[in-house]
Amino acid sequence: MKHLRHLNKYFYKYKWWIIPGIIFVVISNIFGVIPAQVIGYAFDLITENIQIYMLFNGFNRQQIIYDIFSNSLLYFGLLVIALYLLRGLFLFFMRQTIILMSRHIEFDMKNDIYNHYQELSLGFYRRNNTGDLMARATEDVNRVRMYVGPAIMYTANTLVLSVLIIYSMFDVNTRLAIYCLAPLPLLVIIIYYVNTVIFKKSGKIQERLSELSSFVQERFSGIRIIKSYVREDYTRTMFEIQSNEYKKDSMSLVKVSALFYPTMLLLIGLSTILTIYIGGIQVMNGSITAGNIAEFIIYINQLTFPVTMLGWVTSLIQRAAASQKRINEFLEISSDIQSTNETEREINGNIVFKKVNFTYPDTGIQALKDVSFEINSGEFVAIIGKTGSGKSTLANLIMRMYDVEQGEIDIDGSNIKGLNLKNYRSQIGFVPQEVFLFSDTIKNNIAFGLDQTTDEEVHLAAKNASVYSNIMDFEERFETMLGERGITLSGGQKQRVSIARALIKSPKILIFDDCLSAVDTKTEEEILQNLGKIMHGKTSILIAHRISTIKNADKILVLDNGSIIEQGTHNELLNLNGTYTELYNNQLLEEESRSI
Ligand SMILES: Nc1ncnc2c1ncn2[C@@H]1O[C@H](COP(=O)(O)OP(=O)(O)OP(=O)(O)O)[C@@H](O)[C@H]1O
Repeated sequence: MKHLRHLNKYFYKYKWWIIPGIIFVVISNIFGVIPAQVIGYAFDLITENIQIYMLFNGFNRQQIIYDIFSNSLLYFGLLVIALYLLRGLFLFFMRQTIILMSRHIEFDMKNDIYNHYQELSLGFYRRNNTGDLMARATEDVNRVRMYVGPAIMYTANTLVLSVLIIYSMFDVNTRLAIYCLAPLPLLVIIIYYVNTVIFKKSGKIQERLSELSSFVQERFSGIRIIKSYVREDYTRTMFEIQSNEYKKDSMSLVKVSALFYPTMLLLIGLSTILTIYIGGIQVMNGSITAGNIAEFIIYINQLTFPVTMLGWVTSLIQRAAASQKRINEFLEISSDIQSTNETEREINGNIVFKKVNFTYPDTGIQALKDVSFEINSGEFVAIIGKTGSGKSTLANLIMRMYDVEQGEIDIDGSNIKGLNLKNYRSQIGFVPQEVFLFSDTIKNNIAFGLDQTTDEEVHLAAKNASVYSNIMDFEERFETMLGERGITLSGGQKQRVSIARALIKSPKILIFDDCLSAVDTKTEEEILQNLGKIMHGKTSILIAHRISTIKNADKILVLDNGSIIEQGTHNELLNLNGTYTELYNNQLLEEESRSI
């Protein structure tokens, strides 16, 4: 329950919704209890008037008595209708305040969680899977909403109604009230017990359902593999097994729920029988009237609903507490990367690594060892090395996706940790190794990094990334939708759209992480030429595997197993006759053998 304390700030924010809401609960219940008294009164009136009517049998006055009697009955009928209408009106106000407040809180919570997620570092996203992140921001928030809305509303309703009814019952007759209420504690215990069972079973069903949907989602994403390996039958059997588990759990829940209502009706029936029996005796004794019995029967029936709700509300609160605990776990995590400086400034693009060591915290893999180098502003620097040698890690550290473990990275002479991170990153253009495009138009994908762009800027970026003519070949050109709802670009086209997205920013530092691998050599040359023009005077870092791509670089860093083993220009490195030369010769040999 302590986890739900986190919600107090929202209750405070929406206090002018919840306070009137509770007042409406009280008023609506008052209008709900009064009709029972009116009906009881009307009942007594009927019995008395029938007797009087009989007394005047054969007299002219009998008709007058009949008229008075029927008019007063009509009056009571109208009064009951008016009272119920008023109750309805206040119930409407109650829902309009409390349930509406819960929707506002849900909205605020989703925004808070989303904003917090965005602040967290890449390390956090490595440790937690996307499904879990999504579940906490949607399903868990929804469960908490059920607490801040319906659970609170029904708890208030149950409390107020029970107090009013029990008070009214004792006010009429203590003995009858005790007999009438006697089966209720048993009812509460049974409902509580059954609800706990239902709660556990539905939790299990929920888990099964999410397993089933992850299974289906994954299999349909990988449908190409399933078809090419002809594993359709096997996959169907797997699906059937999981589906069957879900069915079994659902059926066991149905059994429990099926028992629930008959038991409840049995106990309510018992209360009614006791009321009529004990009440009948009391009427004969003359201590109560027949109208009181009618009043009591209405009270019992009115209590049924709130008592049933009691169990449901308890399980809602339990669920909400569990969900809020999960939400809090993530909200309490603060980003490993902190940026306290608010000053914005333009960078020149001078990058210095001083004895940088870096180990990925989640895997413990040491990706960089004692790395030192300097990139002057405006330089075109290439990084080459075997797979897993630490090239992408280096790019990640330049963007401060992670903080170094030992050593220091300086940008324009000051430690990267002291920079305003958002302002710094906004001046970097990054093209990742694994291209990611949003399910949106090509235009919006290219313009992604900027708040405002013109069509000319988008077209120019596409031209510089050598993807313009491809885009113009599509029927809807730059308005072409990508992703699940649109067309699928080829690997090379995707890479170039991703390059255009970085170029449109006119970044001060441009980082290409092996993003020319799916482009043919001619297009690659074209892109590099454009890059030379755009990035003139700005820093460019190019991670590549092909020496042909990088031989014109001002500086080449050769990485091996997390360390820089050679650095210099193409010619300087060839003169060293080391790893770079070996790589160069191998690639020359490969090209020659391909051309034969
Ligand atoms: N996010 C990560 N979390 C944990 N370990 C990682 C992560 N990214 C990379 N590694 C590990 O760090 C090492 C260096 O990886 P990195 O991606 O920097 O290599 P790379 O030179 O870019 O390789 P490639 O050329 O194949 O892209 C590898 O051993 C890799 O397994």
